[in-house]
Amino acid sequence: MKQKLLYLASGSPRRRELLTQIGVPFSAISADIDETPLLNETPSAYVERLARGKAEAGRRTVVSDAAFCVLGADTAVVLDGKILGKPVDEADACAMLMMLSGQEHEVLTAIAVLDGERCESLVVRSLVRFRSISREEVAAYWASGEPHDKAGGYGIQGLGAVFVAGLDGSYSAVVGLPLCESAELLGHFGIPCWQTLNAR
Ligand SMILES: Cc1cn([C@H]2C[C@H](O)[C@@H](COP(=O)(O)OP(=O)(O)OP(=O)(O)O)O2)c(=O)[nH]c1=O
Repeated sequence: MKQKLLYLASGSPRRRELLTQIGVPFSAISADIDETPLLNETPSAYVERLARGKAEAGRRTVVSDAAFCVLGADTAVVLDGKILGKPVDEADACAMLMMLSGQEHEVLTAIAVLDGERCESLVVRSLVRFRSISREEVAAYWASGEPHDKAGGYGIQGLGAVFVAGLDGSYSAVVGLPLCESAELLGHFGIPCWQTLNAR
């Protein structure tokens, strides 16, 4: 049987790398949506709505006669129930990182997979503990360019790792795509990662 095509609705280079890591063939498509939280929306409902919205936005751009699925994802850093998005400027990044300093925060990553008939989604919650960070370190970190496009203003997969004293949860989810859960959800849609591994 011919395998369904998979589209990753994401502009994130991290998500592309992570999906490549588990050997699933896919094409990346854009998924630009409005990321403004709704009034009284919980962080978990927010990331799940965005992941589904990205998958749906992606699907609208696909022109194909073959069967296909679309995968969308969204990651938010949450401290004391407050969503920290991507920093808009240096002051914003510094404020976020100083808030995270010496604290434990949540990283919520939602994934959504849809085909022509249904959409399935889930949220993965991880806890990340930061050591205390000085203002000088935050300034130097901003100057590295790494915080700019990342939720919470840091990347655990990059220089930001030096702030991470502990992680309880899914490393790949913090980077942007929970691989264990993504493989499972894709399997529900007839896209088995194991088949690719067996063929190696
Ligand atoms: C916390 C954390 C986030 N991030 C990144 C993952 C996401 O790319 C980004 C969160 O923003 P998102 O809005 O989830 O994703 P995005 O805008 O980068 O990509 P797209 O919507 O097109 O899929 O932060 C890291 O790379 N490392 C980390 O440690």
